[in-house]
Amino acid sequence: MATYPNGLRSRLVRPHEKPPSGRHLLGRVAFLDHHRAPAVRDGVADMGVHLARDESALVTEVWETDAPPTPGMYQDLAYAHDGEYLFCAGQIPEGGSYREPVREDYGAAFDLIGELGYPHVIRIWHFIDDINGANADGMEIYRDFCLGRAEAVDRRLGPSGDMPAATGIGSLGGGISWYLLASRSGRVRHLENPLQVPAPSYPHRYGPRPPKFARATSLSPPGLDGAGDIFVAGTASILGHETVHEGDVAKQCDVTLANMAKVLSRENLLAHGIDDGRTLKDLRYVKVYVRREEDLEAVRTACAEAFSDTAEIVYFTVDICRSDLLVEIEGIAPRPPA
Ligand SMILES: C=C(O[C@@H]1C=C(C(=O)O)C=C[C@H]1O)C(=O)O
Repeated sequence: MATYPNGLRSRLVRPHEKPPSGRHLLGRVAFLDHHRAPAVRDGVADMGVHLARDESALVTEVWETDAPPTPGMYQDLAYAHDGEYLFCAGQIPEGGSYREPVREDYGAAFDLIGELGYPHVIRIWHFIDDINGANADGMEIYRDFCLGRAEAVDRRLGPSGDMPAATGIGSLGGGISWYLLASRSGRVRHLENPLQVPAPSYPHRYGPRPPKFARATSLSPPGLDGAGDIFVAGTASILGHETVHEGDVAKQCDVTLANMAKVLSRENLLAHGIDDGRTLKDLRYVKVYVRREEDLEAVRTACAEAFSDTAEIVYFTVDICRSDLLVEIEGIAPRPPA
């Protein structure tokens, strides 16, 4: 059996930096000024997402692992797997309605997960063009997306099926780009935030079907049952199920950071049966999404204060799933070194 001394690790690589070496590349997502279809490129499962307005936001996220991965295509999905971890990326072209294509893509991903044997989904990201715009039937595109996702999850996992930490955020073009990570035998636990209603229980006023995701997911690699890597979902200024501090980016930032701190807190981890506690200073690979360009500086200042000097932080100017949200943040709190 393969050993996983370092496990699954991500890195954010800037254009001028050398790509990492020494470990195996499971997957690569480039945040670009155009989109690039999922494909196996130079032996690596790869996708480009149109998220960068200018050079400063050009960054490539790479997922590294311990064992040599096998890449491939499954229908239009690019994937790679190494015996313990699976990376899979898909892109749904721009269209008048996303409900059905989302259901189909999710269905294909569930099939792939089943066929290859990686049943524990760890994390999913979705980048949705014109997320607050209307589809051909006048429904908000984010709600249209949520409908397709909920139907796919119902079909495969049943109505109470557990979904992992996710991000559902705007993009600058290219329909919907999405990617996921899954594990074969690691221990995956999904966490909620006592300050927020679980997203799958949001009331109907936010759309016909609620978003299906957890506030965070903890992954303990095989053989290490204790504290895992904690993947914090895209988090915003929502208390209960309501957006708070409409129009005030500084206050929205404070609530967002407080929500993230709460999810990671010892009290919350213990409530989920995990004997551990983390803080915002433990977060790495932080992605910050800011709706309005003019708010970037204020958000940067708040994040520089909240996060560690050694955290890698990238900023994108994109729309957010509710039109009254101005900022959203996600990150990963890796398990402490053994
Ligand atoms: C900000 C929120 O939701 C956003 C949408 C998500 C989705 O639909 O997958 C996941 C996390 C966030 O990116 C929220 O509801 O708190």
